[in-house]
Amino acid sequence: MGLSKHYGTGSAEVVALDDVDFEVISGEFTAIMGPSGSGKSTLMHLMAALDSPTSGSVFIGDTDVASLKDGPLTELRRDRIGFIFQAFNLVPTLSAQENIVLPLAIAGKKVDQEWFDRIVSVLGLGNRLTHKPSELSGGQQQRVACARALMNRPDIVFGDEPTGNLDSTAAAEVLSFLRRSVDEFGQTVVMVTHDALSASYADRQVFLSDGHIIEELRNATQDELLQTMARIYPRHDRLAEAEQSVNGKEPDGSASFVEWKTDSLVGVPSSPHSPSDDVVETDGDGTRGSHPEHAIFRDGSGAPEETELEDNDEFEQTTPRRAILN
Ligand SMILES: Nc1ncnc2c1ncn2[C@@H]1O[C@H](COP(=O)(O)OP(=O)(O)OP(=O)(O)O)[C@@H](O)[C@H]1O
Repeated sequence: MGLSKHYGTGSAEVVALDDVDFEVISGEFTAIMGPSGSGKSTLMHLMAALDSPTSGSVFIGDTDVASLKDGPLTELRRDRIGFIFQAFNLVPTLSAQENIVLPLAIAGKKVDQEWFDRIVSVLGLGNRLTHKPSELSGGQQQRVACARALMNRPDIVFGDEPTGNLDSTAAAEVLSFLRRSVDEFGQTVVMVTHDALSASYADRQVFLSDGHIIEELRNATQDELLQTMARIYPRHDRLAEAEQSVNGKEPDGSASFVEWKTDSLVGVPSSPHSPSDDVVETDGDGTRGSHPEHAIFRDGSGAPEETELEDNDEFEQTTPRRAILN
């Protein structure tokens, strides 16, 4: 049974998603791509149990989201799903540390100090913990949001354009962390993005158009993604070229489609070392998938370029795995 979402009725009806079957594979980093209005946010909101479908089912693990009443649904969102938003969404009056442990505090759960220390260390936040969000850079704020999303060890982390408000260096740090959380902690990440470079960090890239999944790639480089986008979204590509021409800019290879709007979310598995089975299914048939093996360089390439974050002796910032081969 496919997943559909309609907004409005009659002549005002909009079909945001049309009979989509989509399965997130546990322990993978999935990027959802598509032009503005293609249904990315709708799909993510349905998968994250933030909205309900017009038809079809959403399963998180074995749980049919539609079967849950308000209380258990709130618990599911709190305990099994992590979010990273484009606008960080930190509580301004709380310190970085208080923001990171907030989901646990709300749930009345004890902080796993070892896990907290590990995440903080990996994210290079050790000497920023007492700072309020206003005293942090955008990149640092988003790293706090990443730590907050991971503290609960949720089944899945959804990222809604998590790098949309960041410069390229801070964006690379966040994307490298998401990559590492998948490779090292076995976590599951789903990220909405319009940006080919960001999507090249993912294992799998899924393309939406007019409420349908129209293409899917695995381990695509930035160039492969840009070529695919130009092929499957020719109208948007022409618009991008026209805008570059008006602005007098040459394509620099880092471009996404310039007219695309950026928005998004992110998620993580229940155990950092033993990801659960496929965490989200939208076809409602209860099918569960495989656990792919993860290595940082499955293509056998050499080590990535690395830089260290400030105050961080552990975090590795990697370039996209395949992009560096080009
Ligand atoms: N609450 C709503 N009411 C009516 N129509 C909506 C609503 N939310 C989304 N839509 C419509 O559904 C379609 C898909 O929207 P959606 O936000 O999922 O696209 P998107 O790919 O995430 O776009 P963007 O990149 O601009 O955020 C669009 O045509 C949009 O106008």
